[in-house]
Amino acid sequence: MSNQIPLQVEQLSIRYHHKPVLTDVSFSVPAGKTVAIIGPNGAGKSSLLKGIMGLTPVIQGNALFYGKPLAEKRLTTAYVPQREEIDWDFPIDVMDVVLMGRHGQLKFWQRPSQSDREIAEQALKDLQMWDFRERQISQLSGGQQQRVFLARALAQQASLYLMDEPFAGVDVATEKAIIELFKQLKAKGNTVVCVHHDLNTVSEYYDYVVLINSRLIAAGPTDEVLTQDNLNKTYGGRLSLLNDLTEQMYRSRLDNAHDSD
Ligand SMILES: Nc1ncnc2c1ncn2[C@@H]1O[C@H](COP(=O)(O)OP(=O)(O)OP(=O)(O)O)[C@@H](O)[C@H]1O
Repeated sequence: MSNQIPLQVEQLSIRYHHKPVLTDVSFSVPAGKTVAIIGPNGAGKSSLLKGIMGLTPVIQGNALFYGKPLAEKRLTTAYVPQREEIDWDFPIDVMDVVLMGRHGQLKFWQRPSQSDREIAEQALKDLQMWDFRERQISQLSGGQQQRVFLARALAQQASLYLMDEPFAGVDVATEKAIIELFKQLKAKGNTVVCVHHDLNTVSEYYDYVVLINSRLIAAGPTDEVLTQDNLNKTYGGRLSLLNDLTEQMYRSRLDNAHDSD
């Protein structure tokens, strides 16, 4: 029987120039869920995703994708980097960016087929970016750029999606589009793992959380793991801000509960 765990991280450690950034991090995430990786600035969240994707060297440990190394699961694993890491001046239009999501499925001599184009078209429509398909990516707003890269990941038709801060700096419409995308992916049994910054929205958007601060603090279902004690351990000295945030968070959770009564 094939392994049903989409992502299993085992004793992963990363160092930059001899400085430890992540030490001995192990956790696994369940299938068909949204998962937030949270922690303070510099905690190693982006490095964790990059280490998992083989984009930065790891000094120890590894990641398994449905029980297999990345090399065997690259086609079904989509990665959306932080927006700042992309060269937005690169001369390419929106449709061609999204078609890049299909390239993993093609042999090097093949051009995208009609079916690849239809998949890209649907991904652009799902993210309300179809009307922009001929626009150069340099001529898009930040939220539109984010949607294009999400459409590219969607066109890949992966089963595991790793996204580095997809909500960073986006407008309300894009935030809603991303939430819809999460629902759509989950409905198909796919798993979404995101670095996330806004503590206020964690419990609303994610089923599962991984708390990181150079080491793993906790991982598990949001209701069980997102406790004041774990947040204190994760964010250390930034408690006054944190208390405000957690208070807001619990208030919003209560409001949501009342709304659904
Ligand atoms: N390529 C690199 N070379 C050297 N140091 C790096 C590199 N990338 C990240 N770092 C350092 O590693 C640490 C962790 O960075 P990382 O970006 O993984 O943290 P993060 O939790 O994603 O932070 P943020 O919330 O600010 O995005 C930081 O101290 C950062 O300065």
